[in-house]
Amino acid sequence: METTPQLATAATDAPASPLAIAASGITKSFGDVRAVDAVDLTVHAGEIVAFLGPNGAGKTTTIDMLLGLSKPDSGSVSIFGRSPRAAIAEGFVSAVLQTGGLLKDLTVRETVQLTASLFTQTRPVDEVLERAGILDIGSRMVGKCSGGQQQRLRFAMALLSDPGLLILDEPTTGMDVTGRRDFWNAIREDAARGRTVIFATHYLDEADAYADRIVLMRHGRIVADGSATEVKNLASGRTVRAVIPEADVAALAAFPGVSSIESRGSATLISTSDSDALARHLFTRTDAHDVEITAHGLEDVFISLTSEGSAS
Ligand SMILES: Nc1ncnc2c1ncn2[C@@H]1O[C@H](COP(=O)(O)OP(=O)(O)OP(=O)(O)O)[C@@H](O)[C@H]1O
Repeated sequence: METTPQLATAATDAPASPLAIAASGITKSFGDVRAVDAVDLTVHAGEIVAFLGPNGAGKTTTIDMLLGLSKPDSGSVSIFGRSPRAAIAEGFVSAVLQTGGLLKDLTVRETVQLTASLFTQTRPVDEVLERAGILDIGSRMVGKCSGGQQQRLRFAMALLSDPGLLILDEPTTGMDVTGRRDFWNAIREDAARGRTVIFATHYLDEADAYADRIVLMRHGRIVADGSATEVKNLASGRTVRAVIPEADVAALAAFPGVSSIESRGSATLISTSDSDALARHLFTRTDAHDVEITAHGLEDVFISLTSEGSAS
């Protein structure tokens, strides 16, 4: 077996190479709960994809099926043109899960060496430590590592087979801000070489900052799929914030494009699909000052597409 067939294929032959993930109509139920409902998902080699969604949306169940840890009730999954199990057996896929698997009394380097000894062929230990950003703490005992360093250690172990696809399920839960940033910087730098990365997260800012593409799930279905900008654009309109002395709330509510008005201290927040017209009105017809216009963010989309009142 060659040392790096997976990544080389993914990085250099993207148009001709098979899709990293091709899932078609995958469905999984637990009793009466349909955890994943006819999901179609196509991921090209080299993409970094975030799975977002509230608790119970079906992210982990989907990931388990991609990893071959559970079988869909119906539908099919193919990873680099193979079944998930075959893809894992051949070293095409690695996972970084949230917990487990680390011995506290080994050093960081010993842990990676031990894992490497289980494979017939791997990338060099120093190389994966370096890519995970933990080469400098190779002699530290695992029990003395922070949560973020332990996650980077799991990342290093996952890199040993040089997988074309890396799957991470909520990898930064419980980490502090610096730990999360260091972890994602290591992932992004590594992914720049062409590795495909899929991660589930609850952190909207992580999806926004580190993913090329966001897949938003709700009740087992995909409700949005696109770049962060495309997904954010689903929450159309902007918020105009202004201090408006003696504001005529009824007149503002009737203004074309305005969908809601809210008071916040001395300021008024107005959601509108035509912020230019509203700002012009405020400046020319009222004594409004401190006017700010902001685009809706990922959080607005998340709430509008995943809250209970929204359409499935
Ligand atoms: N082994 C199981 N047995 C019974 N129900 C399950 C099982 N696994 C998942 N479920 C149910 O399937 C649905 C989807 O769960 P899943 O863990 O995939 O969601 P999630 O998006 O990963 O949620 P979270 O963000 O909380 O991790 C939930 O209603 C959950 O209770």
